[in-house]
Amino acid sequence: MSLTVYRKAHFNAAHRLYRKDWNDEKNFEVFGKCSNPNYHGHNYELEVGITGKIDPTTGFLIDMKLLKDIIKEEIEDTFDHKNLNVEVLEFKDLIPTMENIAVVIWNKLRSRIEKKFNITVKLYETPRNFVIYNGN
Ligand SMILES: Nc1nc2c(c(=O)[nH]1)N=C([C@H](O)[C@H](O)COP(=O)(O)OP(=O)(O)OP(=O)(O)O)CN2
Ligand SMILES: [Zn+2]
Repeated sequence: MSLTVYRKAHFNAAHRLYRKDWNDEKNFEVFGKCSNPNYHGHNYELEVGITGKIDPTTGFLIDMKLLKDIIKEEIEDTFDHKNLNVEVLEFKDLIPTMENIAVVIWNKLRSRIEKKFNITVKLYETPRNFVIYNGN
């Protein structure tokens, strides 16, 4: 019997969608207002799903306190109130779209969560724009 537990988190971050090898006009053409050279921010809402089996000894699939701590250490402490382009190493040469952010988040969580669990990352960049990534 397989189940999925979820933990919600959020972070505020600034970013700019642009390519360094394009000028401002070309970046505006492709990325629109999100290419603003002075950056802009979003209130990101994150949902992390962990899929696995219930441990009969504890009744836990995973200890939610452990999951909370991993999300705080790996995601919130790294992204919250940061400029993603400037302050987060992973986006030095990677455009911080919600798709790329979701993949970076998934990889960070994967490095901390036991391999017997599957991980799903659902990331809202705005109340109406979101992405789901499960490593496939
Ligand atoms: N495929 C992607 N497209 C876009 C991304 C992205 O990450 N992946 N990002 C952006 C912007 O950064 C932002 O998410 C969109 O901002 P905005 O247009 O303001 O979005 P809203 O949902 O608030 O727009 P409404 O007009 O209020 O619905 C753009 N594209
Ligand atoms: Zn944006």
